[in-house]
Amino acid sequence: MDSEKLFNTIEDLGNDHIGTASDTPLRKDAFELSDIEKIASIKKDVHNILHTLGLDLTDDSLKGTPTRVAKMFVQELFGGLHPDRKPKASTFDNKYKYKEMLVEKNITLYSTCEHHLLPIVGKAHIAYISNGNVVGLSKMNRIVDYYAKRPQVQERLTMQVVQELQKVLGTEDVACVIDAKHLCVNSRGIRDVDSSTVTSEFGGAFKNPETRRDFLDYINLDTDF
Ligand SMILES: Nc1nc2c(ncn2[C@@H]2O[C@H](COP(=O)(O)OP(=O)(O)OP(=O)(O)O)[C@@H](O)[C@H]2O)c(=O)[nH]1
Ligand SMILES: [Zn+2]
Repeated sequence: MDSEKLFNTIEDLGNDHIGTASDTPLRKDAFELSDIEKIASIKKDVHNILHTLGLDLTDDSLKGTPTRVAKMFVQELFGGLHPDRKPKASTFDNKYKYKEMLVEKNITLYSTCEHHLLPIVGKAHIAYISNGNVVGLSKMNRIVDYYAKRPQVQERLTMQVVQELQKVLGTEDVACVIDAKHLCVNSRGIRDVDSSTVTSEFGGAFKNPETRRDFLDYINLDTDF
């Protein structure tokens, strides 16, 4: 790793927890190229990989692949590296005076393992207890999706989701559990098709065993994907 070139996330990209293990490691010049410039550059790289593997890039089926992959990386799979794509999670008053935990479960998750660039597929489950602010339900799904669209390790993704919601909601009382399959484990290497990885982050009130138990009971974790 070229450590001189690596810096922690700029503030707007991730959250306010600069310099913690939950930051996506980015170079300081990460945003100097436009998306169009990134696509043009990655297109050449993908072309080179396929060419090196011996493929004929003039073949009808392959000729569009470098552009297709480059666009997919910049705009889709790794779109969450760009702070402009961070969802606007506006809050509103908890006028219902609902005081119990709210659980958004079975949030579909597609991410990419940063060690092998292979898919991570799973479910995220989020809970929070309002201290006066409420966030629209779909914003939780969108926050998961935003951080998932980066090269990731599951531990970091779990922490980033919790930290972002803590910031948006103005409370520590947020928890997230992620249960996901890593294709780098399932389809290559050890090739264990059945295993999945569970990670959790319990903030504030969720450090209390009873509150945590309630959350886990609600989501009734059962890997069936
Ligand atoms: N902690 C953590 N590890 C991960 C995650 N995704 C993949 N890994 C692991 O990262 C490791 C990568 O390290 P290496 O041992 O260098 O990779 P490898 O030689 O391809 O290892 P094998 O997968 O065992 O063949 C592997 O063991 C992966 O299973 C993740 O989200 N979190
Ligand atoms: Zn991997």
